[in-house]
Amino acid sequence: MSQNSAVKSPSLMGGMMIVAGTAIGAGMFANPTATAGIWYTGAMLVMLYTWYCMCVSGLMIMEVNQHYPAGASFNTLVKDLLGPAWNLFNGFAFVFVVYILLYAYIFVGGSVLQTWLAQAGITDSSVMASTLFMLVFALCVWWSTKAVDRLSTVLIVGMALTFLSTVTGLLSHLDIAVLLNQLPQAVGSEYMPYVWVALPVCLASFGFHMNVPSLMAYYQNDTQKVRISIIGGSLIAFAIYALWQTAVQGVLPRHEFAPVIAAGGDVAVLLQALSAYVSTDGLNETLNAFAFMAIVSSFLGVSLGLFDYMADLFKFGNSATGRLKSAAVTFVPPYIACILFPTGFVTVIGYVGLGAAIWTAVIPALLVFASRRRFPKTSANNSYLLKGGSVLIWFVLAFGIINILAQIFTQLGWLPSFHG
Ligand SMILES: N[C@@H](Cc1ccccc1)C(=O)O
Repeated sequence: MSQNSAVKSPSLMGGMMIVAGTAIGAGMFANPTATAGIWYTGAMLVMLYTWYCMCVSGLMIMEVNQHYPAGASFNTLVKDLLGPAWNLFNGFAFVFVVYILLYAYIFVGGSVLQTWLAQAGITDSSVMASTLFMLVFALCVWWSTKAVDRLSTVLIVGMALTFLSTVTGLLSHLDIAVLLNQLPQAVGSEYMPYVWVALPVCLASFGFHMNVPSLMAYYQNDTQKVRISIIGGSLIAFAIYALWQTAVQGVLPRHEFAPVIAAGGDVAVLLQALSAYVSTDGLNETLNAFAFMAIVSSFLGVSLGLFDYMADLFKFGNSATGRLKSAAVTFVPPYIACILFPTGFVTVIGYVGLGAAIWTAVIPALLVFASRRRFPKTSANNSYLLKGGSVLIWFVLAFGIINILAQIFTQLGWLPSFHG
């Protein structure tokens, strides 16, 4: 048995790709706009802080997970260690985040698709484009996990190619004065007050935590492999965001973000603003293609998670009709919300940050407190112990609470927001 699983043990690359693939998505397109206020240096510091806390909280979930049989879900851990009330709260926060993400993906995917459909002279309707986007990719999820798997592989290859060509293209237009905000318009700029708006959006972009229990199942509770997947995968995301941030904020001056912010951070508007600064048409096309593939790959990954969650919650079964019911509860609510309330993208990602802060930071910290009490150091299956003691746990807990408050206070209008 052990020999068999050793032979079949999935590669480390696979685990890192799962983490990076989930993390890299809509959040990435919201980051440059959400960090326009603090601008480049501030953005890099916020990203570093967020990456660190999110990576550590992923490791916390893993530390807790090792005390349970491989395959134990997030639900199992929360219910067993924190009780049914926390479990309900956690489930609610999870569904909330995934619904809002799907809403954002349909919104952004639809708007990129709309550009193409309009160019092809087919239609200019945003409702048609969003509907088409939702139907095609929801069909893949309904069809089978295998279909999603195949399509995801194609998308990752496509994303790598288009990302490299776009970023190198954009970086060739890089202007250090723009990057450091030293243009004449920037005189007297303030940065610090805008840090709060940036935090939850950045948190959302580093979310991957529903993957940790799946990775523990995948690697049969091998904490060393899961640890490398979490650290490596989140570092890949960090590297890609840093490049993207440099490419966007090094080309599009800070004051030029005004129309993008006014449009709620709409990705199509951001791409349009960028295209005014880069002369080649081809670049604009590859950028659109990259954005589209990144959105589709996250749409597939995230909706598969919710699809399985709903199937399990409502006991829908795996027949074609059972899957149709699961698909309906997964896709119809965010789709309808998207058609009825097509609002600001960055605000929506801020709400993802708010909900995700609960189960990617606060709950992992509480779980690890509880699990260290329940499973003392001497127990046999305690192979992994995150260093840093309670100080680190409090640090991550504070990170989660700061993010939650930042989003609530921003929405209440108590914190300054940058308008360009
Ligand atoms: N990081 C994902 C969103 C996400 C948030 C929270 C958990 C999982 C995924 C994105 O940017 O699209």
